[in-house]
Amino acid sequence: MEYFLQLYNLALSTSIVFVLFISWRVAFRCWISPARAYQKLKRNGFRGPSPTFPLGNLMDMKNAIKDESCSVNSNDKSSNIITHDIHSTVFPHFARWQKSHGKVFMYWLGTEPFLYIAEPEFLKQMSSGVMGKSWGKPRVFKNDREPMFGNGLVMTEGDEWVRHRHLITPAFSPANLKGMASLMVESANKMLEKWTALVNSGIPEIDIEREIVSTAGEIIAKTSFGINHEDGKKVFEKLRAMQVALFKTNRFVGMPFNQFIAPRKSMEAKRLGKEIDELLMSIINDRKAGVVANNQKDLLGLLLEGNSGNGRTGKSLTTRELVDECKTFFFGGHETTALALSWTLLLLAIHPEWQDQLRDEIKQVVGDNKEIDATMLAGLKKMGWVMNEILRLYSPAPNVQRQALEDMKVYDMVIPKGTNMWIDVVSMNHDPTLWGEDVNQFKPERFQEDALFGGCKHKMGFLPFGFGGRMCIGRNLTMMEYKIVLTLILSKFSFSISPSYRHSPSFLLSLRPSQGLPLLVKPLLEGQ
Ligand code: HEM
Repeated sequence: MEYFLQLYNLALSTSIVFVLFISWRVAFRCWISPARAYQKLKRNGFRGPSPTFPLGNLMDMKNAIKDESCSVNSNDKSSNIITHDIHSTVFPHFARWQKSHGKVFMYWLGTEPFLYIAEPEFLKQMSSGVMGKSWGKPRVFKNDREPMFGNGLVMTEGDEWVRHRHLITPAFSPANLKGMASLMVESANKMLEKWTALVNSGIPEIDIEREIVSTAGEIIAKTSFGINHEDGKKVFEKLRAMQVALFKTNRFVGMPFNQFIAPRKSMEAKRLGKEIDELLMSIINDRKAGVVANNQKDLLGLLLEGNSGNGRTGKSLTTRELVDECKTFFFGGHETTALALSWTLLLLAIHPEWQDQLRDEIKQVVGDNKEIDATMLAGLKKMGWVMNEILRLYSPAPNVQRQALEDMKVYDMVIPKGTNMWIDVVSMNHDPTLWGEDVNQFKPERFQEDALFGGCKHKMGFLPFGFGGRMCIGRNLTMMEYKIVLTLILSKFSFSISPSYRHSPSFLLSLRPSQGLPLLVKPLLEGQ
């Protein structure tokens, strides 16, 4: 009896110690540590909306978004005015906070401090002299993004990032990308045949965003790892399913222990991630072993070629790393490009005069050629202005994120190591002090004289592809795909806006038309 009593007491005291330990950990993680960091940032001169831990400013953000969507919905019933002045719709919380705290301030995503920046000069001061390898990516997003990107280029940091970037960069050279044009033409033509069939069967209204996202997904899968092989097709389908699963789990980022909030979806994403990894592994191993010839000019083929002959860094990517890069290209590359194209078609539907101008340019530069080569793409100048103007007004990547891997000094303030940064691209792209009073008008010609910055008063004010050493590696691929797909579309169809279109740009990882993008599509007559 005595023995059992002792055992009971021991179990009880162990449980009490365990509960106390867990409570301490929770209290430390949710309140003590963030409160200390908050005080430190305050001492360093950073101000912003007051947080309450453990949620930080999440509730304020949620409420601002809710208020905004209510006001959009009530306006929606009476009218559907399309305004390009979208900052307060896309980031209502930041627009509100800017009014009281300016263009640089601190806010809290749960227990994680974020430095908000919409001021190009501050960004310039902050980043001057900082090497690509000294920037991290916010750790708080890593858990959610791991199934998508693994340890691919988007996620790596420090010397590992340098190694990956060196090994991958050559695959994206214009000379290597040339071979991918035919893959893009093939997928775009398949989409256009479907549109022709739809229009011929009496359905002139097409959800452009859905169509283009699907085509761009096919293009990026073909250009990344090939989908002619059965396993490639399966990877493509599973990657898309994973995207849906992840999309539903991404809402509680920053809140401690958020991984336990939507466990079913997280588990599903993890399961799909494992299956995708296995399929990609087998594709890579088959190519390495020569079971399937590695003569495909896709990015994986180019990376494998680079791996065998590379002497530049003395290192190569492992099979595991190649798997992660294939996933990274897929997730980093298809929605962004698809959204740039989708927003373009909306703006061209509103501005038929620009449809005509681009068609004239296509006739002059491409003519009746079936193949579109690099020289023709470079000759499509006006199309380049239109692309830049879309990336400005509706940037598919509406923010750039970073994390300070070491203390950083800006003016007389120190940004402590570990601080996350949220650079608000939408705000800078719609700032009249940078672009002038016509900032919210669609004017592609602003890029005529200044093809890179469109006359923006500050060179860090236009960052559609990010900045510094970590700038988007896929931008040449995107430009090529954008021009090829748009050329083919404009050569076959004209567009006008559908009465059912509701203008609702929203931040859903990228900047999307949250209620779809229905347009009325009309085949061009011979000679048009
Ligand atoms: C309109 C299309 C695109 C936009 C707007 C875009 C935008 C961006 C932005 C803003 C960044 C972050 C840069 C930074 O932190 O400074 C980035 C990085 C990256 N993008 Fe893109 N991107 C596009 C297309 C693509 C494509 C087609 C691919 C690949 C096939 C791609 C792959 C990547 C990768 C791997 C990174 C990480 C680079 C690094 O950290 O070194 N992107 N992109």
